[in-house]
Amino acid sequence: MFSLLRETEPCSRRKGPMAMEMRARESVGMSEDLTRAIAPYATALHDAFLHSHCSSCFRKLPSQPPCAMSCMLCCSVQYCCSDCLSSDCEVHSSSGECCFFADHLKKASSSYVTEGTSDVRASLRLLYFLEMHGLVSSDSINRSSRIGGLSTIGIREVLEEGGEVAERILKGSMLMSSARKMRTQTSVVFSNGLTVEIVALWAVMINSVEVQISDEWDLGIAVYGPSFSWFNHSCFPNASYSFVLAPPNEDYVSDKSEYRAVPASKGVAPDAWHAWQFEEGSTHALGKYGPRVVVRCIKPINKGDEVCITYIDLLQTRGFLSTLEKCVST
Ligand SMILES: C[S@@+](CC[C@H](N)C(=O)[O-])C[C@H]1O[C@@H](n2cnc3c(N)ncnc32)[C@H](O)[C@@H]1O
Repeated sequence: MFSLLRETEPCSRRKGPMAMEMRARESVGMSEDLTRAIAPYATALHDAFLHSHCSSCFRKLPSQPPCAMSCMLCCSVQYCCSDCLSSDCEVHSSSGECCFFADHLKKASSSYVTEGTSDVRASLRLLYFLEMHGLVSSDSINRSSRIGGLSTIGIREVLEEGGEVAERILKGSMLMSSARKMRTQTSVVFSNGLTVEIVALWAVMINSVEVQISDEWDLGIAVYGPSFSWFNHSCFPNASYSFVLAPPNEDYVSDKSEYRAVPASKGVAPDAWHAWQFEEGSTHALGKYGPRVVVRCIKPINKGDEVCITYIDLLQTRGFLSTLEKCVST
C-alpha cells in the first residue's frame, strides 16, 4: 500500500535514479482536473465487503429483487447485475481468484486470513491483466525493478530484512502460484531469483490505493497504471485524488481527455515508457466497471512543477505529524 512509504526514510532521500515523477504540462488552476477518470488495472474488495458490495463495480448490492448474483463455483464473490457478472467472470476465473477462494485459501494460516486477502486477490488480477496485455517483461523487472511500468523498488531489501511484511509476501506469493497453476504450468522466476508472483504482490503493496466512495469505509483496493501510480508523495501536496464509479450498465468508453500531468524521468527503462504509452493511448477496456480515480489540483500549479499527492490520511494526526516532521527535516 502507498502507506508503506511512511515508515522508512525522509521523503527526498528515497527516490532512486530510475524514479518516475509527474509534472504539469501547462499551468493548472485550483480545483481543475489533472487527469481523466482513470480506469483500474486491478481491484479487490476487502474481505469484509465481499457479501455486501459488487466485486466488479464496487456498488452496494441490491437489498430488493433483483437479487445479487454470485460465482457458482466459489460462491465468494457477488455481483449487482448480470452485466457486472459477465464483465468480471473472465478475470475472476482466469486470474486464479476463483481457485484461490475454492481451494487454496484453506492452505493459508489463520493469521493470514484474519489480515485479509485483498492484496493477494488484487495481485492475481493485476498479473492476469498485465499478461493479457503483454506488459510483463522479465527485462524490465531485472533491470529497472518495474512490472507493467509499476515500481517494485525495495523488494530485495524487504525480503532480506525479513519480518512481517516479508513473511506476508512469501506466503501470499505461494498461495498465488498455487492458484495460478491451473493456467500457467511453469512459474516464471527472474534472474534476480524473484518469482513473478512475489514481484506482483509487492507492486500491489506499494502502488495500490484504498478505495473510498463518498463517506463509506475503505471498500477495497485498486491498482492503476502509470498515469496514477507515478505521482509521488508529499506532505504538502498540490493535488488530491478521489474515486468515481463507472456508470451502471454502460460499456466502458475510454475517456480521451488530455492528461495535464505527464511523466518526467531521466534514465528509465524503455518498458516503463511502453507502459505509459499503452495507458495514454489506450482504447482497451481497462477494468470495465471498477472505480476510477481522478487527480485534481488543490493549489495553483505552474507549468513544469512536480505534481504530488499525499499517500497518508491527513486527518490521522499521529501519522501525519510524524511524516510532516520527516519532510520538514529534509
Ligand atoms: C507509487 S510509486 C510512485 C512513483 C515512483 N516514483 C515510480 O518511480 O514509479 C511509490 C514509490 O515511489 C517512491 N516515492 C514516492 N514519493 C516519494 C517521495 N516523496 N520521496 C521519495 N520517494 C518517494 C517510493 O519508493 C514509493 O514506494
